[in-house]
Amino acid sequence: MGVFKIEGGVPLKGEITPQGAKNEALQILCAVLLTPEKVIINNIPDIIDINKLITLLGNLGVKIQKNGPGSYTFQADEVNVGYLETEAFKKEGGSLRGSIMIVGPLLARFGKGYIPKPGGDKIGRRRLDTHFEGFINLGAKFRYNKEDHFYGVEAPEGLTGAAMLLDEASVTGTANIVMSAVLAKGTTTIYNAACEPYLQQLCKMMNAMGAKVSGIGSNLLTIEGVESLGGCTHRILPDMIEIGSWIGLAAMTRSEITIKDVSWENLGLIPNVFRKLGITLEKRGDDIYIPAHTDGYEVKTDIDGSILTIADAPWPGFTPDLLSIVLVVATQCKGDVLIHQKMFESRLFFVDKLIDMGAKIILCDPHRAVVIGHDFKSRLKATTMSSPDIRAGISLLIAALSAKGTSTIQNIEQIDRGYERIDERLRAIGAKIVRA
Ligand SMILES: CC(=O)N[C@H]1[C@@H](OP(=O)(O)OP(=O)(O)OC[C@H]2O[C@@H](n3ccc(=O)[nH]c3=O)[C@H](O)[C@@H]2O)O[C@H](CO)[C@@H](O)[C@@H]1O
Ligand SMILES: C=C(OP(=O)(O)O)C(=O)O
Repeated sequence: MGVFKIEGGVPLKGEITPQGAKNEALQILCAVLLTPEKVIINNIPDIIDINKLITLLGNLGVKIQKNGPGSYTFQADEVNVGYLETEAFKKEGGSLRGSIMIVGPLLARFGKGYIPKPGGDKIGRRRLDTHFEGFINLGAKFRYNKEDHFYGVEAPEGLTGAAMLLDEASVTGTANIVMSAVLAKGTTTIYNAACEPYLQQLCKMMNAMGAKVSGIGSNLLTIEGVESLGGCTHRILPDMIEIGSWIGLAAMTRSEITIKDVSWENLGLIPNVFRKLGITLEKRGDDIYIPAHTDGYEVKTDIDGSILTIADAPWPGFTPDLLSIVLVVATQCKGDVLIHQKMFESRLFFVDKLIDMGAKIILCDPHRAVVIGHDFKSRLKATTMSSPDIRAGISLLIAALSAKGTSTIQNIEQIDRGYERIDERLRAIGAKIVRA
């Protein structure tokens, strides 16, 4: 397993361009299974999770052509559905979270979809009930093999549109159900649908392929089923979680950084949450300019003076994927912040490492942590740590870049899962980081 060695405390300077969004790319790549025609996708990030999904599509018989950096053409005209029942698939399909979203398109187009229990971060309970209840509502038969955790849905006669109210606004669950409903007979309505930009992009892409999805961006999607879909060209948005990570990095290392082409209109509450922490962000065209915070950053309390709380919520609420980053940034703010991670049970335990580095954090329970900011009066100390999940990993990396001395981060595969050539890109703005 690889490690990063980081010499912290060096201010960075320059421009950084965000990669394409991991979580959007996972949905979009699964959608290529909906048509036998060619689909061109641009701005695909070169990261472990995405490359694994592309390999899986290839093993399913999808023809794949690389057109250039981040650009691929896919053609699913000779899909080998039999691959789903092989031992190789049981291993491969379970190695990432996003693979669950091949089920909806396969079910819609070929009448069956199988998947082993998917991987992804171990950040608490990650149920799949919403996905399968959705398929059952559309007329699919469900089976689950408890011994090898293998899920299956079948609908040899095809799917029929239905009205449904999701038990929770699951991101991948909504994507999976919409991808199956676009080829169902009749109309489907999905209420309590997730509506992240990832999903908005997926629905726009499917409409470009000939689907009829309306209500995009809201929590009520209406889908009129069509007979078949055609090809299209789609461009993936910049990764809003990576953008948030760069904002956090700039503030903690007191660096002057410009984040290029961020697609401001798709960032939702993200800029505001960082502003509440006292971070200055300037909108320059479609870039974010962050000046060097040489005098630190001071948190804004609520109107009545109570402690600032930053909590996650389904979109358009604040994404849970940025809370670990907000938490690390809060360790150097002037003031106190309560971080409330409502969705996941095991995403805050990494604070132990920050406490070892000298941060003042009280973990109240698995969901809540109070952070008492140092206002740069005391710097974090370098240490050796292991990355437990993708976002804790980048948060520890940010902490190491701001700390005094040389830190080591182990298990960096977790970071590489979602951040493209992170060491190279950091070195380009002056960071002292090596991969060993
Ligand atoms: C590949 C991918 O796209 N992964 C993202 C996706 O995962 P994923 O689609 O797996 O996550 P879900 O949206 O299904 O749910 C995430 C967690 O939040 C809980 N939950 C969800 C909705 C809700 O209204 N209330 C609630 O408590 C669920 O029970 C679960 O524990 O969405 C998560 C939530 O934004 C992100 O952290 C993941 O990065
Ligand atoms: C939790 C995440 O990813 P996954 O759902 O793939 O585990 C994430 O991107 O923060």
